[in-house]
Amino acid sequence: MSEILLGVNVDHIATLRQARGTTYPDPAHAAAVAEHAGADGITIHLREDRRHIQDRDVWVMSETLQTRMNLEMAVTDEMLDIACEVKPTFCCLVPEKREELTTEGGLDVAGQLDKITQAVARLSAAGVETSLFIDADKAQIDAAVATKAPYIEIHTGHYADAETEAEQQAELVRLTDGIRYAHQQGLKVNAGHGLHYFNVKAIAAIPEIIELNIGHAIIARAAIDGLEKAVRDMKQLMLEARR
Ligand SMILES: CC(=O)[C@@H](O)[C@H](O)COP(=O)(O)O
Ligand SMILES: NCC(=O)COP(=O)(O)O
Repeated sequence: MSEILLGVNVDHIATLRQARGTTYPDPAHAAAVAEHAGADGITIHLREDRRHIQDRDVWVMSETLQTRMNLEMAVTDEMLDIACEVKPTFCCLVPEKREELTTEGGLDVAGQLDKITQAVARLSAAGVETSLFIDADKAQIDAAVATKAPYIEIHTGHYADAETEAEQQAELVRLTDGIRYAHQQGLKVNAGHGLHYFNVKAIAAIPEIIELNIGHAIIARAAIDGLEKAVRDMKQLMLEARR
């Protein structure tokens, strides 16, 4: 079975920094440690409200990353301008609401097809590969195909937030079916949101998934075990799931 890749999201290193307005901890430093520990890529979410990752972090990491940057952002002119200037390897278009604690669902591609298609074309012209952060929903997957985005990232938040074993199992079936369908349509499929050390293996075992983007759980574990071990342990679980 194919290898699965780990994208480490360092947003919440920046959350710790912003809590006191200090210059530390630096997400760029954390990214270097994560890469040294085996991360295949680094994900950062430049939110419109700059609650954690700052523009400076994006520019610094565009120079310092040894793997590759996956820049998450809302579909706005401001963010598209930044992405076309920074030219990350990947750009993942995500929904954003100012009042949300974290991303609450997938991007509604079907409901704004022209806008997303134009964004994908603009990013592609700048040499950036676009991923669309969507729910495992056939209509959204079909819409993603229509935009000509090469990648999607399937939102695993409902699976992660499931309150019962039965609900989580039903979500896993929905994700598995959606990911298989998307792969059959020619999309390259990543996944992420809310994954942690006790729920990741079932998702990592889905053979069509190329990469998992994981942040909060790794950074939380790093507070106890250190970032290098937190990254290594997560990668190990993912590789075990593929054996
Ligand atoms: C899109 C997604 O699921 C996350 O990568 C996103 O970064 C969550 O937002 P916060 O990092 O602000 O929690
Ligand atoms: N796109 C998902 C991501 O980058 C990390 O999400 P989380 O693990 O912080 O929930």
